[in-house]
Amino acid sequence: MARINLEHIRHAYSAKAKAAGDYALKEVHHEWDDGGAYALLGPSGCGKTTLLNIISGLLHPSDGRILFDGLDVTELSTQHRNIAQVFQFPVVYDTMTVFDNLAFPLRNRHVPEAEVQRRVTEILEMIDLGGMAKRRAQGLTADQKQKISLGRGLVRSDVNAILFDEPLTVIDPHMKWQLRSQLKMLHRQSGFTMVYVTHDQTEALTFADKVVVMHDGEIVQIGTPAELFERPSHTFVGYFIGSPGMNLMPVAIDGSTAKVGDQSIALKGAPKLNGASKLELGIRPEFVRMGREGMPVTIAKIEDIGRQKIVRASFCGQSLSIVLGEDDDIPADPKITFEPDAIGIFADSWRVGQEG
Ligand SMILES: Nc1ncnc2c1ncn2[C@@H]1O[C@H](COP(=O)(O)OP(=O)(O)OP(=O)(O)O)[C@@H](O)[C@H]1O
Repeated sequence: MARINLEHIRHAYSAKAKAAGDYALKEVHHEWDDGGAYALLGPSGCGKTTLLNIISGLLHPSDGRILFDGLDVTELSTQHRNIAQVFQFPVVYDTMTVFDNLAFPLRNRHVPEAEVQRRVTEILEMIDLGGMAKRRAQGLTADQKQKISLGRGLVRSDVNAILFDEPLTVIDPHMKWQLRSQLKMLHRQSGFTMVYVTHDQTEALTFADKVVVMHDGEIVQIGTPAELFERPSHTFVGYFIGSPGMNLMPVAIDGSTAKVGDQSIALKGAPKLNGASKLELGIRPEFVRMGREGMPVTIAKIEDIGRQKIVRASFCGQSLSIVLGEDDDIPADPKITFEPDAIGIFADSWRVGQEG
């Protein structure tokens, strides 16, 4: 297991890159804890695989260094970085038994056979394939084969990190939740440093202690699921995390008052705007209160999603989503207020502080 330091890493696929926009990965400078479970989350093309490949050594960054436990591994090949990788599609030796598939990386490293038996048996139990140890991998379902790949990733006890690249893509939807929680448990039991790439927020939020949200080649926030929900640092995090995402609306700021259309909303303090050209107010649908007092809204649609209702409304000409409990009352002349602590002000897409 290792602590991972990404020191001023940047990557461009073209040697001629100059401007920030030429870089598939803009500057990344972070320390990831030994034993942490990190998810790289973001939409297609945001740079997740580029960053993962730099960590694994499949890609040499255009700039910067990568350190495992303080040791510079930038010039080392994947093999010499001592990491395990699980890819999107299962990599399984069909002619070998399930047991031998898992034993392969250990035997390859001349681990004593007694230790191989102990370790493989333990992992097979963890991934629920104990009963299939002697079966040949050929003919197994895609789910079972991917479990073998996961098991092979987890079987070595000496790896610096385990890297997962969208490992649940081929897994049947009903099995996904089961494997997701199993992986989380495996992380707790093993204490490995794990980096998990996904574009699925449920996968990221279930698996990770820390979610690394990427947008347009940049890490926009690293935080716990609660931090991303409660205090998104960037409008992209507000919009991407949560369902529905954060409401964002153009705002004018006058001291510690926010003005949306003809409505004035008191803030906790005066935001520091730093000469930004674009100002937005963000409020999550869960923190919009509805009642008979407050600012007027026009309701367009009410969606019943079981224990909650999503109200789609119009507020000062902006569309606004509101999440209510299934039994919450919707008055004939509905008014709204925003939970003061949950209001975020974003200047050129980044959250700014509100001085109290
Ligand atoms: N080998 C390559 N040559 C040139 N450009 C590339 C190459 N690989 C990726 N890119 C570009 O770099 C950017 C980041 O791609 P990357 O694959 O890292 O994103 P991603 O978030 O992993 O997306 P996905 O989920 O689709 O894999 C994209 O604009 C992509 O087109």
